[in-house]
Amino acid sequence: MDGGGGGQRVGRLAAAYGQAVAAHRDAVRRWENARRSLAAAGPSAPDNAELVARLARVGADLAGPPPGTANLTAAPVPVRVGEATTLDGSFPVLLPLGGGAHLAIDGDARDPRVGELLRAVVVRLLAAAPAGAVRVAGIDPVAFGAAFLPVRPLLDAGVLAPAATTAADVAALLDQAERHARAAQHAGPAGRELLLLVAASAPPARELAPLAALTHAGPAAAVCVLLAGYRPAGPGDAPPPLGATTQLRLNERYALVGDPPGQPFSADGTGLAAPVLLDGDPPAGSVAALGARLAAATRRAETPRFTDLLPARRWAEPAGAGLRAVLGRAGRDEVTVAFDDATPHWLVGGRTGAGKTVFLLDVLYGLAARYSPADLQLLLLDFKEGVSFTEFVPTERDPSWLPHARAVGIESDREYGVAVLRELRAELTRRAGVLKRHGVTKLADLSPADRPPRIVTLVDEFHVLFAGNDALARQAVDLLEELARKGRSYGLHLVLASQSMTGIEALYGRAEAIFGQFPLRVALPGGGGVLDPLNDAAKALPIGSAVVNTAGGAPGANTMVRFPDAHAAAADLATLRHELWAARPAGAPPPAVFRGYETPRLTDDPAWAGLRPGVDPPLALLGRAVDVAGSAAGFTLDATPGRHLAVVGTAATGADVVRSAALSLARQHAPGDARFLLVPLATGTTGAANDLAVELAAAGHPVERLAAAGLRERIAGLAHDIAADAGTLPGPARAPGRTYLVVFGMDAAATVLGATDPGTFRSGHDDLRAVLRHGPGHGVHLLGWWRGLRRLADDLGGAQHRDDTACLVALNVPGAELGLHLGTHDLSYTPRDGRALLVDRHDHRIRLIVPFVHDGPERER
Ligand SMILES: Nc1ncnc2c1ncn2[C@@H]1O[C@H](COP(=O)(O)OP(=O)(O)OP(=O)(O)O)[C@@H](O)[C@H]1O
Repeated sequence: MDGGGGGQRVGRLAAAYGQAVAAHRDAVRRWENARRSLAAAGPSAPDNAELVARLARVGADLAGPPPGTANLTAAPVPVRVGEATTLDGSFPVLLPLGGGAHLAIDGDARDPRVGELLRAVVVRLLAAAPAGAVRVAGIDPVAFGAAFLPVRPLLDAGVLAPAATTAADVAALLDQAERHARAAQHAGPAGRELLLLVAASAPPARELAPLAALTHAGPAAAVCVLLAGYRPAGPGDAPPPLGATTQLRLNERYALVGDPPGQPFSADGTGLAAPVLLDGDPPAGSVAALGARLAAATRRAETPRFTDLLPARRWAEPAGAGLRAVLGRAGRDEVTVAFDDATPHWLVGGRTGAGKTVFLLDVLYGLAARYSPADLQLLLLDFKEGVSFTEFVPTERDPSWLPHARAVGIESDREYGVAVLRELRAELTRRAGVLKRHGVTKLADLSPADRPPRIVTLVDEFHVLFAGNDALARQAVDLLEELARKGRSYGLHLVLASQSMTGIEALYGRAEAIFGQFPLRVALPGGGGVLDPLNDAAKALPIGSAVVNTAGGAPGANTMVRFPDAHAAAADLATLRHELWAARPAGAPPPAVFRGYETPRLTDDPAWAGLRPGVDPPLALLGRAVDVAGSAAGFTLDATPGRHLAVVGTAATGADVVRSAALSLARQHAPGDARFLLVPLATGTTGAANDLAVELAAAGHPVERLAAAGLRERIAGLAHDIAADAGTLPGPARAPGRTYLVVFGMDAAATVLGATDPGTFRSGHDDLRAVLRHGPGHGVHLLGWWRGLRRLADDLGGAQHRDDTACLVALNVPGAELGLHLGTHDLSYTPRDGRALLVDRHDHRIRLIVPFVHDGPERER
């Protein structure tokens, strides 16, 4: 509504601000002129009183310059240090500081006047410059930093570093200052930040020389030194001389001010001929207000944005020696980490809600923007419930995907995790062959044309892999150890993230072997477990920050990083993803996706579409394998004795599995080539059998419905036909084509099958066993669902006949019971909804599958 009025107000404010700046400049000029006149006239000149009055007047104008305007690296600015007292009155004393000009005091901060003056000058310099243009570092070996306690708000604001108090601290700080000076000399004037080095007491003699050297470095070094405790003519060795420095000497009450560099008070080098009463501490309220203003600015300046992580050009960086990613900022500096020889694998810790997903998204998008899919591929594995990686895969709402993503597991099963690790190990073996052929030992040594992409495998909540403490967990540990050890040379990198490291440490005593290969540690809030127990740097971390450590978590190698909130930048992420997707290589497939919560349907599966009549032996499709490709899984029903399907377990999915088998087999026969005998015995399966009958008939196959008694008879008939077909019994040969006996609840026929025929003395079980053994050779297969393993074993006639139904689908059967039935001692199977174990007793393959579910009318209740 009042946008125009607001605009005018801003305009007026800007004009007033401009006037204030100009007035201040003018006041500085007038003060300078008056000071020069005073210097020229000498202390006893007759018009001193007038000059002093002028200085006082102009000095008063200078008391309140518009804050935040001074450029302290371009030229010195006048900074008030106290008041000169003359017989004719007093006037403020301003000394040039910044812009290559410095200050030294002979006393140190044990004299309260020195501490107060230093603090006053620090506050004035900070207030004069724009926020973020000055950084202060304190040195105080004598009083252990006590001189800086009254300006604590500046420390909290992040503009004042904790004081260096030991010789080592001081040496490190001066190293840092030298680097700062060198960098500033190379940087343009616009980008320079002033480093204000404040020594509240003189550093040890060895450290004094580099500090003194900084005073000779000129304005381009962007350093200003305030050095207390400096006695140019004291006893003992003369200290190193200072350059461009105003010197103050203290007596009982006053300070004597030497000539400022380039702007002397005196003609003879004796300095200001009037004693100066130094200024005291700035009011605590002003310090607090300044701290608050600077803190807000620091936060703004140090909060990285998502776009800061991205390179200027997409897919332009070479991946030969490794991959780099910008994580965020430490202070104002960008923090870059790598997947390379030094840090091949990363370990990331952070409690739930600590920003782990955000951090990982930052890293993944940063890498994907920097490297092309020819140089980088991603395997993303998430064990928790949630949507962490869903944005990388196509959905109905957004068909884009991240072209680097090869496989994405969402709410993954442990078996899927192990399948991914196995796939990686196969890749490792393949790459070993490639390197050998080229006569090199590292991926980095291959020429770009021969170099396969680096693969980053990210496992979120990886501790789930080891949760069972079972055979699967042991496989996971073995695979991880091998990949962690050898991956470095082959361009295979791991990022393991977890909310908790407790329980993982043991890892069958192999934790050291595995995690020793993870030099890069990232501790988010609550994730200190990834650091050394003696390293408590991650304590009390705020959200949005992390401790990054490249020395396996050892104390002293920490960098505190702030990273951007990828959730808050969802639009930027989506734009980038679409941009990368649009640039994907022609024909690049979307990632293979495993969604743990999904219930696949037979008729949606690509394998279903590929089924044609005439396939021999036909394949019974039952579900989707829990593997990286998500391929369809089932059994071929060939002529080998025992090629029958036994589905076991009380779960209602049993009916779906039998149905999938029947429908997929039917699709591989021309009409009239196969007949189906449907026997719904379990309660609630009549509807399923009816539906199936309708679908089979619609496909042109003869279908017959039977009850228990009919089943008994038909099994006897089939046994007889098979025998006749084989020539062991008289009678006509069996009709050509296949017969599928489809039984829903085979266990319900136990009583009928158990009865013996008074004429032939054969029981239904005898006939069943004959059919199981000889049926496949004569085109007869049983597709049966038993609700219990014991019933199946009884029907087969004991453990020695287990192979008579070679194709087993275990639903909710306890792992131990199943292990016994199969004679396998280390079977790791935990029955759960929507999963089944596929066991082929002929080729000894055991696979976890997600069974296809019925996509037809509602199941009968
Ligand atoms: N850099 C950041 N700056 C500001 N807020 C952040 C930052 N990183 C994360 N957050 C916020 O913290 C919250 C939790 O983040 P995130 O979903 O990444 O946590 P998580 O550790 O993955 O949690 P969980 O494991 O429970 O899924 C989010 O609301 C997110 O916006």
